[in-house]
Amino acid sequence: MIGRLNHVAIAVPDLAAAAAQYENTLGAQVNPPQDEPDHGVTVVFIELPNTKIELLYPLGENSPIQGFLDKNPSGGIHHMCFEVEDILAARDKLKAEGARVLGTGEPKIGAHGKPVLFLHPKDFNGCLIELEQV
Ligand SMILES: CC[C@H](C(=O)O)C(=O)SCCNC(=O)CCNC(=O)[C@H](O)C(C)(C)COP(=O)(O)OP(=O)(O)OC[C@H]1O[C@@H](n2cnc3c(N)ncnc32)[C@H](O)[C@@H]1OP(=O)(O)O
Ligand SMILES: [Co+2]
Repeated sequence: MIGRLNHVAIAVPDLAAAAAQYENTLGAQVNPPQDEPDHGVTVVFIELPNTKIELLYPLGENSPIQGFLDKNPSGGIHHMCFEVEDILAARDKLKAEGARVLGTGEPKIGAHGKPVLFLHPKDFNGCLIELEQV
């Protein structure tokens, strides 16, 4: 069911500093920040040859990553995103097997303009998983 690793997301306390570090210190191709108000984050995507890094910074009062940053003030790996061909079929299979799908259970449009869903970290060995339909 899950396919390619689309991105690994890192929540950061300083988005500009983290982006500059990937661009200047690590020599990566860094895209400009994009606000995602529907998700409560500002993101910066870093293109790698085999996947992407998604830098995350809270946007607005109710960001879902604020709690994570409060607990991890230096930042940390926040989630992994896997690609799926049919996000509704994936969701229904996962729910049937007892996994918790976060939010309303209906996909939202993510940063790449594709439907995304999130699975509770406690059901996947402490790893927050995002699914993106490609
Ligand atoms: C523009 C979209 C973009 C894209 O790629 O397209 C994105 O990726 S948007 C990314 C931001 N959106 C989300 O993360 C949505 C899904 N996340 C959530 O709903 C919450 O973050 C949630 C429910 C995972 C955690 O919320 P919160 O931290 O407020 O709840 P708790 O403090 O009760 O945490 C419960 C429990 O889980 C542990 N936790 C929290 N976040 C993570 C994490 N990222 N990875 C692993 N574990 C996590 C937290 O420590 C608590 O554990 P406990 O042992 O009970 O302390
Ligand atoms: Co993501």
